[in-house]
Amino acid sequence: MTIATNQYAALTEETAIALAKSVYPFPEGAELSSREIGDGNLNYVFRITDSASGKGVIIKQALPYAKVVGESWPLTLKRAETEAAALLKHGEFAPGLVPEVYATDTDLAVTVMEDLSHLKIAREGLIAGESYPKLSSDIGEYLARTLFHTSDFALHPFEKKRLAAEFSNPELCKITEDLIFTDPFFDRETNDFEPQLRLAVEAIWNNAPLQLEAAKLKYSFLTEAEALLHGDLHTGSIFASAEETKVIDPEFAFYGPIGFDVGLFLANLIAQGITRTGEGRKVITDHIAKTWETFEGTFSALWEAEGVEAFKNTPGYREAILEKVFSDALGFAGCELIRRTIGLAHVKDLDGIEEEARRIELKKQALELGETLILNRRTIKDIGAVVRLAEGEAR
Ligand SMILES: Nc1ncnc2c1ncn2[C@@H]1O[C@H](COP(=O)(O)OP(=O)(O)O)[C@@H](O)[C@H]1O
Ligand SMILES: CSC[C@H]1O[C@H](OP(=O)(O)O)[C@H](O)[C@@H]1O
Repeated sequence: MTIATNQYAALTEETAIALAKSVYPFPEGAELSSREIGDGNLNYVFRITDSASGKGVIIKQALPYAKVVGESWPLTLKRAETEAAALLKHGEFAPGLVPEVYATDTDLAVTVMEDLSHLKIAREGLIAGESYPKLSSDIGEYLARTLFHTSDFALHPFEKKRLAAEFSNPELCKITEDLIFTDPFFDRETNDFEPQLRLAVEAIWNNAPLQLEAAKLKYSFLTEAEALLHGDLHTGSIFASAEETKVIDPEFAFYGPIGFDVGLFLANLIAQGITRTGEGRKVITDHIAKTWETFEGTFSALWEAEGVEAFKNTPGYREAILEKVFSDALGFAGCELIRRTIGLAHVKDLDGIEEEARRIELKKQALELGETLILNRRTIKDIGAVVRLAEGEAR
């Protein structure tokens, strides 16, 4: 459904109620309450609830700037349209793993969607020690289904290029190019780290082989239009419970290298694993292994059953593609670990550790792991070797 408006105005808790009523079949006379609950870096999120049933909808609205910085950082409103279109496109291939979209409006830059408040943001739940047994198999499925079905392995080349044009997302990509692939590798104002990390950070800025590999990874992100990515698949973009997993917030969606989505999710698991010991860490390393194994298995099955590429039965071709995705994913994971430790946008997993000496020590481990993944991504042969790194064998 499309809402008929023609002018942008920032919603308030009151106007969000009026909008919700106009697009969602609340019962006659329902008493609706409204609250802005957004805790992300960029947008407003309103939860509109029918107090009688406790049921409601979510209205996400883009602001003409990045919320975390303010009006001095203007940002396209088109990101709301991109997010809604990506939720719908990915929902075609991974039904049940993304929220339902009820309505959109390009002028207002809003998406009205399913309220997932019965679930918890996976990052918060994992920090609290909750276990999500389905998390990695669901995300492995989500990755394989969305990435395979939007790639040249599944689509006619005209349709693939039409989608790549539709999902051109230069402003949001520029944020990633700067914040993940550039700024953390140089002495830039956006970087943010404790003084105790300065030596380790300067070692990154002066590490010529690492800089070269980061440059190659950035180039891959800039140029390789392999599939429609989520574009920001961290554990804060995933709602979870013991039974369900839903991926939200694909406003960074664009045609990019398949390994980017895989790598970001793995990096955020690794960041959580670093904070744990013993059995707790093993739960996370099991998720790391299961994510890749499910991705690889599902992608391969889809290739066999639904692949359209003329070379699909050429011996070794599928394996070569998956090897590329794997090494790309490790490199991107390394960049994500480094930027989440010293860049502009951190993760609560590490920043939330109150004891200073421990926090600094774990952040140094995150930086070391990031460097190892970037530098050794082509010689790390399988996910078992990644698990051993995340288990701390080499630390
Ligand atoms: N569909 C939803 N159901 C319930 N809460 C949601 C939903 N979408 C977002 N939220 C809440 O809003 C927060 C910010 O949403 P997110 O899409 O990550 O915004 P941003 O783009 O600003 O990062 C989430 O962490 C979650 O608490
Ligand atoms: C100024 S944007 C920083 C950072 O925020 C985005 O994440 P989210 O919208 O989920 O909070 C994205 O990771 C950007 O790199």
